[in-house]
Amino acid sequence: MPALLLNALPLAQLACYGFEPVTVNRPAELEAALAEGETQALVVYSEFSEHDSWRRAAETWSRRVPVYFVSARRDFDARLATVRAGGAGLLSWPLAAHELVDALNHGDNATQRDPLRVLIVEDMGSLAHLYAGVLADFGLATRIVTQPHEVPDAIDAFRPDLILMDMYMPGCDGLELARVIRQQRLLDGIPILFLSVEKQRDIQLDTLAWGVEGFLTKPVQSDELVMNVITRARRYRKLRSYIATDSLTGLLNHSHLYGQLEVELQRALREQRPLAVAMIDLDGFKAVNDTHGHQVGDTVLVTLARFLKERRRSGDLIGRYGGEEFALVLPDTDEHDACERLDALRDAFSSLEQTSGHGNFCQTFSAGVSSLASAKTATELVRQADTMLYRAKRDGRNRVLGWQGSAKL
Ligand SMILES: Nc1nc2c(ncn2[C@@H]2O[C@H](COP(=O)(O)OP(=O)(O)OP(=O)(O)O)[C@@H](O)[C@H]2O)c(=O)[nH]1
Repeated sequence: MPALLLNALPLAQLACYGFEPVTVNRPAELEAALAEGETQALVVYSEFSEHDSWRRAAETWSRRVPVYFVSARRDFDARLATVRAGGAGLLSWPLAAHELVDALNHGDNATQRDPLRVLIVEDMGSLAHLYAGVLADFGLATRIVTQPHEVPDAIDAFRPDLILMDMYMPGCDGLELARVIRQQRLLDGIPILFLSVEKQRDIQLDTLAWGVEGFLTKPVQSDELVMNVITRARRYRKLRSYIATDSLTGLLNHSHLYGQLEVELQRALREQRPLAVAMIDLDGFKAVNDTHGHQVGDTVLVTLARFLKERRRSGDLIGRYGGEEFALVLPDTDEHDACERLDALRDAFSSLEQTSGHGNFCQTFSAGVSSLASAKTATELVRQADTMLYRAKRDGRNRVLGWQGSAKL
């Protein structure tokens, strides 16, 4: 993970979130430090005084790298100074590491690692490819759909940040299709931009009233297309991540994990592929909080989240299901393989040393696993995995039990 450059902030905890913090003590050292490698962000403590050399240095560097200011000041002038210096954000002092991690995970850095995705719905293939080419030049990922009825599956598979849609298509017009998309609760907020030759004001207003984000009148200029798409897609991704993820761990929160499980389940049933669900719960976690303090407890939660993320296979979903309970959705995996994977994770995690001022310690977890072989609904999958988790706890903790084949492990 690329480095963060900090001016003497006590941020050793950042390392456990997967960042490589580098401390720079004087603005004059910045140039050399930035030249050393790919820097993800600059984190600068400032009081925003006239003579603050860090503030002036940040103004220079904000064109090259996102700059996050940290300050005890929260007044309007400090916020304005942040904007004028080109800052990506203003964080409060004392700085909580997870707040910074949140900002970094939701900021423009995130879109560099994971390009914005645009679903193009246009019955004229040549036009669709033209739009896709323009957007690809600006680093966006696109998928083209020419038939309206293919849109729901394409959304499930591609998870777009914006839908660019022709207003008039044979068989189903854009407004009808937009309303079909909006029927799904999780897609209620996705920006839909219409492409149309329609110039009639009353038709455009009617369309906007149905929650369509906006209109681009054909023929669309490239810069107009790119600007409209990028700003909206970026904003939606940011808002969605605030809503869909848990702020401490950055994992999917309960309701979004459950929503995604429903999507994966339907896909697995349709394609007759296996799917497994695992529920994980830290063992004796109350004692960790009681002995080492809540902050160490939080760090253990973040460490487990990071540990799971690092070992995630493509398509896996990871969520924080409750306080110290996590859930994994493993597509294309049957119960036996899921148990083996979970057991390997359990074993590796249990040997990690957790640091604490009251003496380092090792932390274990227990897990329960279920699969489509024994359950056909999301509720049933979760219930069976939870039952096995409960049994794993009862049998002594630090173990993985599957609904069908727990005896094998
Ligand atoms: N630090 C921290 N603790 C949390 C958080 N959410 C829940 N907890 C704690 O997790 C602990 C869970 O305790 P219990 O349900 O008794 O379970 P346990 O001690 O892990 O015991 P077993 O699950 O039976 O192994 C409680 O003390 C909660 O306060 C959190 O976000 N941070």
